[in-house]
Amino acid sequence: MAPEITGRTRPTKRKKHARTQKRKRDNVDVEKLEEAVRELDTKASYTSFSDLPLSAPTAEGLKSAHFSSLTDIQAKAIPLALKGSDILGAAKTGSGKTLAFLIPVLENLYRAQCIGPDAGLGAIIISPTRELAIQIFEVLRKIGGKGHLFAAGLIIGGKGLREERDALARMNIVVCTPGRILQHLSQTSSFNVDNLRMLVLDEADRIMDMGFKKDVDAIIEYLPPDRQTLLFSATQTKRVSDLSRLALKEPEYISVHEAASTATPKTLQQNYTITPLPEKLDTLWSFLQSSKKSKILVFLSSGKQVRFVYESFRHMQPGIPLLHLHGRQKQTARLEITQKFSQAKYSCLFATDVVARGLDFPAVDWVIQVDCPEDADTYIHRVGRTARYEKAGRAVLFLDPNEEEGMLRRLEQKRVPIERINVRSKKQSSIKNQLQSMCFKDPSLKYLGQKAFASYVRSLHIQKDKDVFKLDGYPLEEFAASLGLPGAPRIKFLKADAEEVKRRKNAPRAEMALVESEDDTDEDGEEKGKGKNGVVRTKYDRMFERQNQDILADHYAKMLHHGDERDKVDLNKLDGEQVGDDDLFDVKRRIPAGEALSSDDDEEEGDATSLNGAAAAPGELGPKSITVPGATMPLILDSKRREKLLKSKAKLLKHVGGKGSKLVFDDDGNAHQIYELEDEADFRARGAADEQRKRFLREEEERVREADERDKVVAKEKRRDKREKRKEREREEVDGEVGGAEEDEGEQNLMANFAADAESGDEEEEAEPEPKRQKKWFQKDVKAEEEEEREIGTLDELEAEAQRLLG
Ligand SMILES: Nc1ncnc2c1ncn2[C@@H]1O[C@H](COP(=O)(O)OP(=O)(O)OP(=O)(O)O)[C@@H](O)[C@H]1O
Repeated sequence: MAPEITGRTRPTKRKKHARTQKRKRDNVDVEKLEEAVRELDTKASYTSFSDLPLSAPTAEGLKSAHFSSLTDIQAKAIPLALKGSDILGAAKTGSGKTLAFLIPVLENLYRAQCIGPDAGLGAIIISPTRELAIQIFEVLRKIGGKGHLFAAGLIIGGKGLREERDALARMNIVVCTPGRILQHLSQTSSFNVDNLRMLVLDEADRIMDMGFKKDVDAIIEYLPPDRQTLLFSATQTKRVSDLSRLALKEPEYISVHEAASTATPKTLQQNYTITPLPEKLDTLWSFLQSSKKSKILVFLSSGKQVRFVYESFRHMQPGIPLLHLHGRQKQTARLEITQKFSQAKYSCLFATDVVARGLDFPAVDWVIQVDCPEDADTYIHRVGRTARYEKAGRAVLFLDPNEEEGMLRRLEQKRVPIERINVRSKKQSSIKNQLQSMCFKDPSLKYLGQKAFASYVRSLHIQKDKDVFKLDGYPLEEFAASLGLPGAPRIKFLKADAEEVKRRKNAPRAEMALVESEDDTDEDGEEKGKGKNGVVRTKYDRMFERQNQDILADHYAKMLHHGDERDKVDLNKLDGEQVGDDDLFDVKRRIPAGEALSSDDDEEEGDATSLNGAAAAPGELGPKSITVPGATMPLILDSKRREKLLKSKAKLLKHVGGKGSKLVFDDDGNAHQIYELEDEADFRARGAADEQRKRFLREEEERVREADERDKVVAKEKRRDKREKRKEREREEVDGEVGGAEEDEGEQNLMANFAADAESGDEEEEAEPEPKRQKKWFQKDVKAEEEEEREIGTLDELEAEAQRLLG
């Protein structure tokens, strides 16, 4: 086989001739093989590869890779697969499932002579992650690379579409991720899958899961129904829905560990320790301190957690090389890290579930699960990164007391043997103070901590297994403090339906396989503002995702630096609102009093100043400041909302620092306080106090009498107007009745009633409320009417009237 990723040089004439000769030999071989496969007894127990009817190139490849004896899954699956059966294969982690499907792929295509560019695509092998696809491709190359003439390739994104498209046209075997192969199936018209014979899904349960559901269903639509399908996973089930979705034909279910007492390798020692959430990092740090000569894989729930733990631990120099891996890293970085960890003797890799499945890191001593896995299947895959193929390994799960009962129940249901261990208190050290001081000194670390906190809490929120993850039960304030944060950032939870929760739950892992969309968009310049699942990301999100894997981008660091300085200024010089720790993205622009140019008293037209206090050119865009009379500091107009707010006099009073005072203006327009104390000398000059009082009363009586007469005249005029209007109305009604239509009768009667009502209440003030008038209409209270008709004129009359009523 001549596997290739992309772009293969055209074979020379000599090579072509050699190939033709080889094919002739192979034809003879193929006939013999076909017969041997037909006679193969699938019930027999085979122990060695040499027991199986395999082609010479495959046998040679296996030999050179030092594979001689069959593992259980290989012994059961390969004979059936050679005979063309569809297979659902389940076997523990590290038990050799990769060869269990790769050998049948090579052999079945070989016997069908599906070889060379003209033969077309014979097999598609789908993996949920790029790393796993690469690993599968490497194994394929190892066993088939020397003797076979197949053209094989990797289609996982990260390369230009056109480059992959050209290579695809010549391929016989493709190892791919779901998103990328679907992209080719739907966009590459020359991509012909009519000759496809085999479809393989590694980590099939994962690929059939919600995160890939749509892609897989769409891929199946493109493929010919007459094909062989092989599904493998350590947690494979015979879910009927999967069988029908993939149109499997009488599939053979091979589960080599179903009868076993445990679902995990026997050579794996599994423990859990009760570690309250706020102590997790202390325990992890203490563990690393006591295991420096080990290869350790640490699982955390999100990329943000990974970044924070990696960055903070790195600064504390733990004495063991640290690495970190998550789905948001660039492909090249991810590959480099995977290789480094594979080759390392002692190292600690902080990772998300991106490496939970399938990856075959050699000689991992410990798998530490700092964050509880979402379910027992994920647990099984995570711990399966150690104790592979009969080697020993250890796994420790950190459980918050809140998670203990639920998670242990789930593990028991899946036949996972796990025992409790306690952390030796002597060995346990606290890094809380160190983290706090690091976060205090380094805003970028604090920012990462806040993001890590938020992503962890959100991940708890969207966990579907509420028996295990009860958000209310976690001590979140203490957890924030344990990350070195001065307080727990506020988290917004988006409402999500069950499907959405599932999709998000799957997102971190789905991202791995679909990450080409992210990388491609970088290269092709498409959809730059969008992340996976169409979520819009800000410039700063992107900065963190791409440029700040290790050290923050300059621009962002500057922003943080400035933000920090502003905080200091605020605290030192302003007594206004402070920027709280929750104000993660809230950059408030303020300047200290005295630095801004003050304007004239006109509060609406403050001089334009730049942030550092220098005057801005006319028309220049920038924040304006205004100085409010009496205010302790100039106020910055840096947004329309703020400007509007500041222009409100009532609001401004807040800044002036006192309450408003009411003034009255005299005829000359001079302002006076409402209560002004007169000068005593002036008062005495006007005569004796008693005299003045009497004079004042007389003047006031006169004033009231005049006002009273004016009011009386106005009231009479109103009554006359009213009477005239009523008569006018009555005249109209009479006219209407004479020539009126019958259908208006009711209405006219009603109107007449109201007219009568109006008449009876004639002497009342026009503004008298109607119900009262109506009441009178029915009550016919004559005495009251008479009383009301009595006209009350002057103040004296009013007083006399009051006396009469009282007495
Ligand atoms: N027949 C064999 N003889 C010796 N070693 C083998 C054999 N088959 C597989 N191995 C080795 O066992 C290890 C695990 O194999 P593989 O990665 O295929 O496991 P797996 O069952 O796919 O695990 P996982 O479920 O984690 O994906 C590999 O290092 C592989 O080289």
